[in-house]
Amino acid sequence: MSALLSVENLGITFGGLRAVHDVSFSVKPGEILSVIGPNGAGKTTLFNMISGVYQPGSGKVVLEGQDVTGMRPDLLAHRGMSRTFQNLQIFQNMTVLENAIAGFHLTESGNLFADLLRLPGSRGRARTAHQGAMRLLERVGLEASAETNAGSLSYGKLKRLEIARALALSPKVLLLDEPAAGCNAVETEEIDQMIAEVAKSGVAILLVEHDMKMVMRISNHIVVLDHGEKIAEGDPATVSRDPAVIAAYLGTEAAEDADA
Ligand SMILES: Nc1ncnc2c1ncn2[C@@H]1O[C@H](COP(=O)(O)OP(=O)(O)OP(=O)(O)O)[C@@H](O)[C@H]1O
Repeated sequence: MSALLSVENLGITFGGLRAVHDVSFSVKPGEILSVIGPNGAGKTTLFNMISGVYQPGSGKVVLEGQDVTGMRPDLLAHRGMSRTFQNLQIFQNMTVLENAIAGFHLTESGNLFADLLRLPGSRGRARTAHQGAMRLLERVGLEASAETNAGSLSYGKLKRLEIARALALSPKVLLLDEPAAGCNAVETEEIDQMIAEVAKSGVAILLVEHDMKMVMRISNHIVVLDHGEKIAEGDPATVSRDPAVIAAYLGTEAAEDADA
C-alpha cells in the first residue's frame, strides 16, 4: 500500500540551532508510527512542521501525493490531517458533548456558539454536529459522560475527549502529541486500545510519546530522533536493540554492553 503521508528531508533552524535536520519517513493507512527520542530531540518541532504550525526551513510534507508543506492547520484538517497537542486544548467549562461538538467547528469558529445556543438558522447544522459528536463519544467510550462538565473529568478521560475532537473531521492521518502524558497505567491502556481501534479503521497514526512501554506495544514502526536527526527506524524489536538508540537514551556505555 502506498504512503498516505510522507515527510521528505524536513528541517528547521532556530537562531543557528538545527532543531530538525533532514528527516524523512512515511506512514501508510492503518499504520501506527511513533516518533521517539530524548528530551529536546526535535519531536514536537517535527510535528509542528508536519501540521502547519511551523513553516519548514527545508524539505517537503506530502499528503496523498499532494505537496502540503507549510499549509495552515485548518486547511490541512480539511484535507484529512488532524492533531492533538501536548497541552490539553479542552474547554473546561463546557460539557463533554459541547467540547466534542466544537471539533466539528475547527474551521468555522463563528458557527460554534450559534450552534451551541441553537440560534435560528443553525438548527439543522447543530443537529448534525450533535449526532456526529455523540458518535465520536461512543467511539472513545465517553458517551455516558456526555453531559458532564469537562472540568470534572479524570485526566485519562480528558485525553480521550481530546482525541475524539481530533476525529471529528474524519481524518485520514491523526497526529497525537503525548496522548498518554500524565495518565496512570489503566488510563494509558485505555488510550492504547482506542488508538489501535482508530488505526484499525484505516487512519494512519503518527505518535509522539515518552511512555516507552506504550510505544513498544502499539507501534508498527518507530522513528528515532536525536539532536534533530533521525538516528534509527524500524519495528519496535529492531529499534529497541539498536546501539545508537540505546546510546542516545542511556549513554554510550550501555550501547557498548548491548553490542557485546
Ligand atoms: N520556537 C522555538 N524557538 C527556539 N528554539 C526552539 C523552538 N522550539 C523548539 N526549540 C528547540 O528545538 C529543540 C527541539 O525541541 P522540541 O521541543 O522539538 O524537542 P522534543 O523532542 O519535542 O522535546 P521533549 O521531549 O522535551 O518534548 C530544542 O533544543 C528546543 O529548545
